[in-house]
Amino acid sequence: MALNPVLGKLVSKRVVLASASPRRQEILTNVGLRFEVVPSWFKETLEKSSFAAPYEYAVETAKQKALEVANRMHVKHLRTPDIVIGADTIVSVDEQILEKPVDKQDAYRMLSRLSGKEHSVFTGVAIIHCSSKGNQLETEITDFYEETKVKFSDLSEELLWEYIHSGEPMDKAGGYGIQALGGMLVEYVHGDFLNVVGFPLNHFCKKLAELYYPPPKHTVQHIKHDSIPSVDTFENLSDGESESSNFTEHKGANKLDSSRMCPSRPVYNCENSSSVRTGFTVPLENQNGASESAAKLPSKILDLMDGFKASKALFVASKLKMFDYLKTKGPLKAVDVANEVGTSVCGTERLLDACVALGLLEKTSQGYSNTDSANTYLTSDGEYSLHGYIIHSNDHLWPLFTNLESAVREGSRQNHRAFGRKAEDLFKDYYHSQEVKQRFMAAMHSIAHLTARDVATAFDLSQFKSTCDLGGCTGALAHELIQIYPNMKVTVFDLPEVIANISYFQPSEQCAAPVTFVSGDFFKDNLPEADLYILSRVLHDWPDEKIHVLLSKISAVCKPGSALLVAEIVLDEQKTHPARAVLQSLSMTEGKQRSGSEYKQLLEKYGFTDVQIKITGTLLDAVLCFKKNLSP
Ligand SMILES: Cc1cn([C@@H]2O[C@H](COP(=O)(O)OP(=O)(O)OP(=O)(O)O)[C@@H](O)[C@H]2O)c(=O)[nH]c1=O
Repeated sequence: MALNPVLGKLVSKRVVLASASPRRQEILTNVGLRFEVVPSWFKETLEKSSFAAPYEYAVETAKQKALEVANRMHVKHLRTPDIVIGADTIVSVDEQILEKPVDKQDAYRMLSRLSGKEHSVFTGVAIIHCSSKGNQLETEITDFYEETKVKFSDLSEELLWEYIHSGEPMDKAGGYGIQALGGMLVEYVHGDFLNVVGFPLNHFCKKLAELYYPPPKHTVQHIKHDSIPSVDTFENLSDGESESSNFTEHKGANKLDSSRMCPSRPVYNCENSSSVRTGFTVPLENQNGASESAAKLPSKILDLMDGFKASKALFVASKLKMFDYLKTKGPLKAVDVANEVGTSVCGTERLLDACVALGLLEKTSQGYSNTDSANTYLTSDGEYSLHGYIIHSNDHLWPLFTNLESAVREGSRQNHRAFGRKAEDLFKDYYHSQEVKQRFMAAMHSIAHLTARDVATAFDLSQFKSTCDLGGCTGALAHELIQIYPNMKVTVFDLPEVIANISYFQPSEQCAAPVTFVSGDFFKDNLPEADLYILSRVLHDWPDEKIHVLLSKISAVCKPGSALLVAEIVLDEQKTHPARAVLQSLSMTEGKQRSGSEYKQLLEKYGFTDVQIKITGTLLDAVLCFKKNLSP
């Protein structure tokens, strides 16, 4: 992809988006950026009158949001991110700053102000590079803002109230969402549309380009328009960690962006990159030798056609523990890997090359070695090892999905075809076979460990003194909760067969307080007492009758004011996104994935109120709700 060399600079870095805005998460996810979401707890209460211009307020708020997260992660989570991104969007009209409306009347006040007029939308962005020196957090801050002008039509009272009652205005600056119903109110937009939606992607990419590829003097050209370097420019940028591309060498950080005052600022461009493409070009060879026939190939479809080959290559390399060997002994030649693993040399070489093509391995004259991601995620002892889940995908999900056609025709699970046994009997295997049990637990542990931080920080849970993670398996989430909330008492409640096998998965380093493991069946047995119950990746697996039993029990044991945290992938209201949830449904378990409003409805049915939903933008979203106070 054209922008890869810029965003690619962030691939090996721990990037954190300090924002709860689902729009920001979507904009950045859509361009392939991998990041964690840690919403900021900074209260947007800076004194507006102390800023000379509205954009200064947005920039400062963005900076404070990002700094709060950087500090919290450094101190509380003992984990310093490499980069934290914060943003703040405001609407400015008649010298006034409008943020998110506090209620419908406030939304009415805002929207009637905007009616028939032009206003400005400013998004301030802060990019904070963090490092840890001794125990101190060091930061380098780059900030900028983008302005877009938007004009509204005259809005009738009726239209205004209809729009307000849709609920859309409430979590949006100025009380409207240009990307949805609010788009109907807009006569024109001058500037970056995504800036209005919440994140000025174009300016962000330019900033990254400036930070990571500062212009070598001899290639600086003055060009008329302030633009992102063309596709070819990016392709030609060296991706090596040259001195000049090292962020800390760049001295432009920490100042308000002066380029805002200078629309024709110099943009560096490589001399050979000014080719203009027309619609019907002969395929061009890019630097990697890949054929680029200018958007004419249905690349998404071609990728999907090949997707199964890529998955299987990853599964087999994982199953053969190639990433483990390469971590301890790499770089290795194909013949050495084949000897270690006991496979054919020609087959091994092809598989290793495929892994290089997929970006999982690197190949040099010394042989093959792991990428940083492979070390972290693919080795069986990696910090966030997904090895267990990959093996589960290969051994369990793959055979089920090869029978997808029958599943769709018959509308049922395909365990009998895939494994020659019915689902219920397979569940018995789970009880009897130590190997199957360990494999399943390793798979659950992989995902729970990887998602634990997102689930634990989706909401501020510091008010809860005791928490019970129902079906918490190996305690991955429980340990994370204790790291983040050291005063919390955390219990994991799971089946006796599970609890009997947890020792292998316990962290080696000592936690602030130990996790308590309690055996039991959450459908039948009494639940431990707690202020907060957690159901992480549980509800989507069970049919309605079972969910009824479980939620009734939790509701009965919850005291007023206690809470329930559900961690699941929350579908959009059309129930077609995110794709990974919709694809997971194809395995035809008796459970189902739900949208935000479905979770709200379900939880309210069992006496929970104040249902809050956090779309984290990562693997799991979170829903927090409280047991109703008894009426006086
Ligand atoms: C004008 C406009 C705004 N927004 C949203 O308004 C929120 C602004 O609030 P914020 O304080 O900048 O962000 P937040 O949502 O509170 O998240 P956080 O970064 O955690 O403070 C962001 O969501 C934006 O997308 C839209 O979705 N569409 C629009 O047309």
